[in-house]
Amino acid sequence: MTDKAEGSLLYLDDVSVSFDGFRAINRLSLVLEPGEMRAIIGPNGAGKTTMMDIITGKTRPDTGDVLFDGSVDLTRLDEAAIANLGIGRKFQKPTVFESHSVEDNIALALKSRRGAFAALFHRRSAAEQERIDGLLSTIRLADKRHLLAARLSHGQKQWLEIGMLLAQEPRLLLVDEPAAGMTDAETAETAILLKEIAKTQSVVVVEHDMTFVRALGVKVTVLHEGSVLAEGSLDAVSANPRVIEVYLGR
Ligand SMILES: Nc1ncnc2c1ncn2[C@@H]1O[C@H](COP(=O)(O)OP(=O)(O)OP(=O)(O)O)[C@@H](O)[C@H]1O
Repeated sequence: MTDKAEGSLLYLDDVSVSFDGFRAINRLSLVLEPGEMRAIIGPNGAGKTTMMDIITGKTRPDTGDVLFDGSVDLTRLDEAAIANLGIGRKFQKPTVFESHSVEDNIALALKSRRGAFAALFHRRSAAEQERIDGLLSTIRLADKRHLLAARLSHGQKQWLEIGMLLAQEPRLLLVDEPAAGMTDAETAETAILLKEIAKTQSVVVVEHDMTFVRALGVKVTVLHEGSVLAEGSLDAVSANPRVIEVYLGR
């Protein structure tokens, strides 16, 4: 372990993982500061998903350090323990409870020891209702609260799932291609939404949509063949000849 991780929220150093002899992640190092939002871009097969799998404990690295909060060794924890630490992950495909209302989806996701039945049928305290209302307004679905989740557009389902993750009060949110399949208007709104969220939570967003990444206006990490190819503002990495060659110029 290393002092360099001190003060960071997420610290990956010299991380490698191979599948059947193929190095999907190759000596990857990446540091996320508390309160930071970072965009991860890179060609297909660059290792973006595998990196998220390593952070969330789905995949164990062969070598390297993966530390949360400067000192918690994520390579020793299972997926449930990592989720409990406050690392939430949103996969590309929305997974909401389609046959429940928008509001009940949020209620189900709220931290509660009562279980699903109670979450839906017990009398909500004023504090719980206030929290639900706040989350619905954050995800732009306050006026859709009584609609069945099945009736939402694809983009709205993505927002609902983001709201369900926020209900669990994560410290770090990992978001995989949120803009995929969204309309232009939804994409623009999602960038604003994530920027709002990033005021209170750290966020890592994997995305291919450069208009969306530009709208986020955050530091960008370009992955290629399992390593960091470039890091900096979108303008800086876009002007990098290697990035143009392997990714943006194609
Ligand atoms: N469980 C696995 N077994 C074997 N190979 C794997 C496994 N997971 C990932 N890979 C390989 O590792 C490489 C990196 O894949 P990964 O899905 O992380 O890339 P990515 O950057 O997320 O790509 P995309 O943009 O297409 O989602 C790919 O060549 C992939 O085929």
